[in-house]
Amino acid sequence: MSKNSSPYHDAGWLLSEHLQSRRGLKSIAFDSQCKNNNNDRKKAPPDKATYATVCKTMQHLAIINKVLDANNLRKTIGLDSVRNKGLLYVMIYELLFGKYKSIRGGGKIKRMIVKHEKELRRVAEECIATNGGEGRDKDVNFPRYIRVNTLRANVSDVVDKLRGELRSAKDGTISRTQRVDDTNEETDVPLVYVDAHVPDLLVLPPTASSWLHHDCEYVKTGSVVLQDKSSCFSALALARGIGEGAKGDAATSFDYIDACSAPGNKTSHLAALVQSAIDDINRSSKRTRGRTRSTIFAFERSSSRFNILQERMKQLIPSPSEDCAEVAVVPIHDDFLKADPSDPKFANVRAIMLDPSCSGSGIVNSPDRWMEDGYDNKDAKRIQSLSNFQLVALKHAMSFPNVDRIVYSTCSMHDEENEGVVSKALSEVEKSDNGNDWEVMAPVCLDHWPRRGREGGIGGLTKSQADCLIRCDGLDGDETNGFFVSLLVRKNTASECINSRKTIDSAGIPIYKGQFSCSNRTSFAASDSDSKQSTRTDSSEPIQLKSSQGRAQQKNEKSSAKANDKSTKKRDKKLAWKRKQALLKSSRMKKKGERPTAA
Ligand SMILES: C[S@@+](CC[C@H](N)C(=O)[O-])C[C@H]1O[C@@H](n2cnc3c(N)ncnc32)[C@H](O)[C@@H]1O
Repeated sequence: MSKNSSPYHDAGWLLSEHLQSRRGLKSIAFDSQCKNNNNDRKKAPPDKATYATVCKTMQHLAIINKVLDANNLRKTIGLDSVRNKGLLYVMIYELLFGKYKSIRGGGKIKRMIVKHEKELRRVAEECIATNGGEGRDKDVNFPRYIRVNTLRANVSDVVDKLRGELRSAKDGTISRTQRVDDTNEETDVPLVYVDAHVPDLLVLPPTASSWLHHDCEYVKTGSVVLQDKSSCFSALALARGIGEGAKGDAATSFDYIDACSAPGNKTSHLAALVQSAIDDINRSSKRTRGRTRSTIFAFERSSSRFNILQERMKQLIPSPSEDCAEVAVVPIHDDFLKADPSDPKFANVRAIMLDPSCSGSGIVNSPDRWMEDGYDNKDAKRIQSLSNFQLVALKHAMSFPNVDRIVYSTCSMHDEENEGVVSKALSEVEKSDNGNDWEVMAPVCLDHWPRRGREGGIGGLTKSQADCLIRCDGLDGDETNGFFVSLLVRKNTASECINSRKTIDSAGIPIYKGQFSCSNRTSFAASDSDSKQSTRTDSSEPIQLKSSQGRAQQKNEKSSAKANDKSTKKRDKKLAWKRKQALLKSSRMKKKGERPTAA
């Protein structure tokens, strides 16, 4: 803890660092911790409360700036002279939007602010009112997703035990009943559901979060992984269907590369999916385990994160000698861009998962999510440099001669890091003369996911290309973090590339259909037939979206839910306002000759 008198000193420092460097808070905090371990850092790593305060302040930064700019308040209060902008913003957040609506401690900055407290509060109320409630409470409370690590446990066992433990959780934050609808009636509901889109993913109430983090044995032993739903889409889109068209050992003995792996959530998910595909084939051909072997080469450039990756893999993946495991993860501490595509080690690699560093602007309740509103030149530069790297990495993945399937994903909301990267990669490799011809394909396993990519935009993707891409938006009812997933396949092999949808085997556990949502506006809806049986529907037809009917039905269901839903209307109003602002901003930027940002 800092010796400085202000209780907000650390939060102010963290926010100032973030504002100056535009690096993510986690990476600033993480770096400072590493330096501390080497004894060459003067500051203790920020604690959770500090981190939370900074996140909250960042979420309110746009409205705080509006308040300060109204009536020239910034000048009247003399804020331009304050050098520690981070501390300043944190204090104003605490005063106007914090839990106690007051600033603790003392100091010159506090005195400057509270002298004009009345005026600040009045202007803040005005700004909130004219912004359709924007700024009042931006916290988004999702259900909690946990993925059963099927390499270590099975879903039914985990569900049985979880239900028991959740019910007896002592801290009172989880009760057998949950308030699950807008009328706030207590309704007796099971506390654990299976997800409608991702096999082996369980859905728990948001209140289970703290228990899962601190007390859940399954998390500690690696039987379950705390992983957001959207982040499960990458491995699912890559692995689902691979090898199903081939015969014999060739069907399951492909290798994979995870190009950017740490901390390893997606790597371990991919390993579990590959093992389950091998098990299916073993079962259907009545073979025993242990005959086939797939290797996942997991690259990680950062030393500190590589250590985490190694530890996680030990915890989550059984070693080859254990239980005749047929999937091995080989962590490689290196830059993926330096991996030689002609290295014989990678000759059997058929698929690459590329989930590179990104702005993280899709992570709801992370400050970066709110940066979309206040996107300035510094952000533009950072996003440009990230997207340059992402493009190079994607093209590098495309240059592996035997790879015919790549999933590129980010947790960013910016077109520059998503559709922009995909369209540039497609057109640049097409122009090259090395026969690398690729196209996007809609992952059939996600055909009942309604939100799709953005057409037009930077790379000018067509509607049918954009429809192949998956987007998630937690601020628009998806109950996940913002996420982007694309599946690219090599053209001449696209027809061989099986892309199947396996229905969710719910094993009698109810399917999640928005029961924990505070509004009815969720993207959970899968057709009822999805939940009834675990028959498999395979398809070798890429591109065409097959569920337009299902989606239309989903839309109808959503609109009828909307009609009864006050909070949805409020959110729609907010979103309409946001879109209008984005359009205005984009046209302003166009006039100035700058490149517009993601709308
Ligand atoms: C978004 S994170 C990956 C998260 C991971 N896929 C998961 O689900 O747990 C990106 C990771 O890629 C690593 N990275 C960035 N550039 C890299 C490169 N050129 N080669 C290998 N790893 C890289 C970063 O250090 C970071 O750990």
